[in-house]
Amino acid sequence: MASTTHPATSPAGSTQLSADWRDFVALTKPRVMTLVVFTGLCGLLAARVPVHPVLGFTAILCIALGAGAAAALNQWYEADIDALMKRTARRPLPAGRMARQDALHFGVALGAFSVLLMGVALNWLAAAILLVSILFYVLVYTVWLKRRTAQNIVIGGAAGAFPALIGWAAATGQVGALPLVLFGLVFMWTPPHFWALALFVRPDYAAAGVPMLPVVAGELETRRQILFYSIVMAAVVIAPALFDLAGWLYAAAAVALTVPFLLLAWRVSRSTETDPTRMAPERALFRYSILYLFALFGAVVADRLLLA
Ligand code: HEM
Ligand SMILES: CC(C)=CCC/C(C)=C/CC/C(C)=C/COP(=O)(O)OP(=O)(O)O
Repeated sequence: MASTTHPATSPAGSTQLSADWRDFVALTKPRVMTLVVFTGLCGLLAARVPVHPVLGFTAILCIALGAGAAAALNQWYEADIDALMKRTARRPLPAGRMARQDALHFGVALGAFSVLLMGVALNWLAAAILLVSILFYVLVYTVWLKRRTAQNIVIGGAAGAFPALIGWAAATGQVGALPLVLFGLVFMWTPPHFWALALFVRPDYAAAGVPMLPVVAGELETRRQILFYSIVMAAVVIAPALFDLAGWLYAAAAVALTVPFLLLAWRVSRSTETDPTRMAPERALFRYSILYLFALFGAVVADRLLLA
């Protein structure tokens, strides 16, 4: 989150470019990226091949830097709409603490460094998937789809599904069936995760003119779609257990974690609340979606390592 300790405007009211290191950290969206990095780490560990700790650390560092670079380039491109939304207005660019060019240079340099380091230290397959995920988030999601279609996050969400695949590829030099299922899982998880939030921050997106589903298709349709994607996600989640890609530990955790997810999605789908300040089930589903993915990926690794 953007720091608030150094004001964006002078006492006279003129804008100052007073970015410090905290603003560059904020530009990488560190809180969101913790889960991105965790899924990457789980992909690496689930591969169950020996990786030297220094190389393993380097791979995860590259995923973190690549994701951070993508986040910086996302903010470079959309400083205009970030300025119009309460949730994002205090970020370094819309708050006027950083020049747009600095964010662009930072993002490009960090992205290039992460991809090259991944290629040199690990392998070029992992580096190529990292590059694709950065380009997907920046070009496909941010530049192309976000302002054009309510399906923006369904397609663009693929960017956030790549890290498990990158972690696996970094360890093995290949992709495999399990990481492909994990990709599908995060891909299907993204719409309920994001639309739950979009329901209660809808006024923000409406004010900025971003065609998110609740703004364009309405709340009822968004609630229906949340339930639909949650059910498809549940089918993908159970697949590793059905197709012998995971053992009983994963199966038990998947059921125990997914039932509450579906119940929350069901509650959201039944709600008729239109006041964003009173959307408790939507907030609960959003919060739970994050906990859910952490726990589920933890279960994948525990299952693979403990039952090996
Ligand atoms: C296109 C796909 C996605 C969209 C549009 C999206 C959008 C958002 C938004 C708007 C927030 C609010 C937090 C903020 O203002 O910083 C958020 C929070 C969060 N997202 Fe997502 N998200 C997506 C995919 C993902 C993925 C793939 C992950 C990780 C695997 C993820 C992890 C998180 C986490 C951990 C938070 C909570 C951050 C906090 O505590 O402040 N998101 N997401
Ligand atoms: C390795 C790699 C490149 C990973 C990328 C991970 C990725 C795509 C995460 C998506 C999560 C995210 C911050 C979406 C925000 O959407 P937004 O930008 O519309 O949110 P905002 O309104 O907060 O800016």
